[in-house]
Amino acid sequence: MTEPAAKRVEVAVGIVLRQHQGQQEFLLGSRPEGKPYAGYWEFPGGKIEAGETVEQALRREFEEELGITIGAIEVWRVTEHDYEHAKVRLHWCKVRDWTGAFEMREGQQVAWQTLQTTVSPILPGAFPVLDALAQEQALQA
Ligand SMILES: Nc1nc2c([nH]c(=O)n2[C@H]2C[C@H](O)[C@@H](COP(=O)(O)OP(=O)(O)OP(=O)(O)O)O2)c(=O)[nH]1
Repeated sequence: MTEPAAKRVEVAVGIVLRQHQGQQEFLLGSRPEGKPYAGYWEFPGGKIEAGETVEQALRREFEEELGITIGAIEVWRVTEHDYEHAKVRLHWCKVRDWTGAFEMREGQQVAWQTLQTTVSPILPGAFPVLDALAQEQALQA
C-alpha cells in the first residue's frame, strides 16, 4: 500500500536586503544545532503556524531569531523543495525595513552576502531564489 503524500510544510522566509558599498546585500544565517541540516546557511525564517499569515509568521520568526521588528514586506516568490525530513513550500518575502539591532538569539551566525556568496553549504531549498535574485540583478544592470 502506498503512504499518503506528506503534507507540505509552509515556511515564511525573509530576504533581508541592504545597499552596502554600492552593492545589494542580503542576510544569511547558519542553522542552529539540533535542527535538520544544522550548520547549513539559510535565509532567516521558519514554519508558519496554524492561523498565521506569511507576514505574521515572518514577523514572529524575526523577533524570535534575530530580535528585530520588520516593517512592510513584499511577498515575492513561492517555491517548493522536497527533503528527506519534509516537503516544504517556501514563501519568499523581501524585507527592506526593520527596526532594532540584530541579536543572534539562537546562537546562529549571520553574514551579509552578495550573489557571490562566501558562506557554505547553503540549504538546497534556497538555490532557486538565489538564481531568481541573480536574474533580477542581471535585468537591472
Ligand atoms: N528559514 C529557511 N528555511 C528554509 C530555507 N530553505 C529551505 O529549504 N528551508 C526549509 C528548511 C526547513 O525544512 C524549513 C524551515 O523550517 P525550520 O525547521 O527551520 O523552521 P522553524 O524555525 O520554525 O523550526 P522549529 O520551530 O520547528 O524548530 O524550510 C531557507 O532559506 N530559510
